[in-house]
Amino acid sequence: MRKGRHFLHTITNAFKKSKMEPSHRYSYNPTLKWNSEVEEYFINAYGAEHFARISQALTRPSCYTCIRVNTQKATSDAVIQKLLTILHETKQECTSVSKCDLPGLDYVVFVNGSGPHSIEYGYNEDKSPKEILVSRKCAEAVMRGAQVYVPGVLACSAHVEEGDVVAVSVATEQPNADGGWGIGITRGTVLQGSEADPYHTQRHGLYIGKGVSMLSRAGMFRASNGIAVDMNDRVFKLPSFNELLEGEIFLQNLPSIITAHALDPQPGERILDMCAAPGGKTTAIAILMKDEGEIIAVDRSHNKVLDIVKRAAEMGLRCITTYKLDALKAVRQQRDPDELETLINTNAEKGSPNANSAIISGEDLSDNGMILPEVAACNNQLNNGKYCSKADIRKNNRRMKNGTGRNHVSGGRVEKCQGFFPNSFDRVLLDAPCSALGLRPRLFAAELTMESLRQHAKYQRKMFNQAVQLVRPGGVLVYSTCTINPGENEALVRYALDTYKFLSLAPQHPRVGGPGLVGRCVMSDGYIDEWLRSGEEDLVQRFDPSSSLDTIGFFIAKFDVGPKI
Ligand SMILES: C[S@@+](CC[C@H](N)C(=O)[O-])C[C@H]1O[C@@H](n2cnc3c(N)ncnc32)[C@H](O)[C@@H]1O
Repeated sequence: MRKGRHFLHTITNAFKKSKMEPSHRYSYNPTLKWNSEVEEYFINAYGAEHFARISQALTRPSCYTCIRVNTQKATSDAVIQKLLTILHETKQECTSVSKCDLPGLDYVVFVNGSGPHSIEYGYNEDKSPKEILVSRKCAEAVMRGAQVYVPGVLACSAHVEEGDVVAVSVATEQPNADGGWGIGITRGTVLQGSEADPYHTQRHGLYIGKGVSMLSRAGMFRASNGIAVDMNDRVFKLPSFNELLEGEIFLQNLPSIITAHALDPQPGERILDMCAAPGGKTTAIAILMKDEGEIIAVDRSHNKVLDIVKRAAEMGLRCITTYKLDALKAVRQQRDPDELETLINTNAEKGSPNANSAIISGEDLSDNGMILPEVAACNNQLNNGKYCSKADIRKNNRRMKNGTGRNHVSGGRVEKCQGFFPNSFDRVLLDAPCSALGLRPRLFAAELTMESLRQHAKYQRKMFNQAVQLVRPGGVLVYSTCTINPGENEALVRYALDTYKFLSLAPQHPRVGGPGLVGRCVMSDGYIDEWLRSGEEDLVQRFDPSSSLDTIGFFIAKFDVGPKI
């Protein structure tokens, strides 16, 4: 059983014991299934033993809850007191609550849980307990502390009544007859008990706890929402604080918090968060900037942009401006100076000179071609005084200091923006969409093929090509992913350094993750993945889910941007 964050040795022992034990306690011991080519690639990258450890770690949640305190609204000490009260009142087990002891990170609080616990489900030679089978997504949420909700229930024993104690297990994909994968169970299937149930043996190692059924079997398949099972004995006991202390705390993985520090944002700067939703890193950056300056947070998904707006409002952060934008089209072409002058003169004649700085920075025009009335933040062109009055500059400086923030949302509608001119930002964060092969827990990975991993890498390079243009010379670009795939991590860094000679890897503070992978990989189809060169490995941070830090798998690279010649 694991407790806290420093228990690698204990985990290894628990793995050895995990089988159906003679006492009929079922231990949690799933095997993560991989596509064979992907598995071969990862074994090549990590070595077989290390990859096996990573693979096992991915099937488990981190054994602690990581909480970022919104220092604009609360202190860590006050939050710790409130958390202890909540834990006491809600009778949640936890082993300790403590502040992170890394320099500058004492606003991060860890609440330690424990697991995996082996549980007595009541199976014996002639008796099976009542059982509920849930979907993989549902089980992954339950392991992070959620209840079992009705839509997640796939199958159930006959005669389950409200109030019955039920064992909860998860259906994972198995090989099917046509060479693909399927769970082989249709919603509403009656589970037959250990002897008669053809799927029973597949569920060894896949029990995630037990609880009290809140509905009868019929009710469970009739209802469309609500709690199906109130979990009271879990394989992983992780404290849950969902929707508590709203605005004061934010549940966030440690590597994500470290990413905001690696960017090293300074009050008063102009920052672009290119793939920002739901706004975890955006709000972390805003707090590091003491809410002074401007963060432009964009995402291509309309609803997700609304999530950023909601989160920023909850946290009382005013320096965040949101837009819906496809990061692949984030760079706007420079305007012809004559065209620009004409536009500026037209605005002055129309009595809307404020629109000028927005025109200049490139974030002015919504889809209907209207010029937004507010002043946009400054960029190089604005600062060089060529196109704007001193009044504009003074006004802009005031705005940068006060961080008025604008969220282009009215009546649930999110404003689009047409991108930004090159060199518009002091710092850019590209927290790229990725294969997410670092997220935990994960119970199935075989849907990811080498082809799909390569598609992710291609997409990320295209985004990087945009990001690199938007940072001003002398600025900083941070690239991060939540995947263990070197093709999306070290190979991206290699591409970046080889393509843009004005980029160099920069040291990161704090340094918590391990080194990156050095070398290359030649695949059997001739595909070559080039990773880091010797000397570069300690300039990136790679978070290994099987390490004693017990984080998600994550990768951070920080680039200094030199003169672009
Ligand atoms: C890894 S998540 C970002 C998480 C976020 N940075 C945080 O810390 O909360 C990747 C995000 O990229 C967005 N995304 C994917 N493709 C995009 C594109 N072409 N342009 C902008 N955003 C995109 C997705 O909608 C998703 O919200």
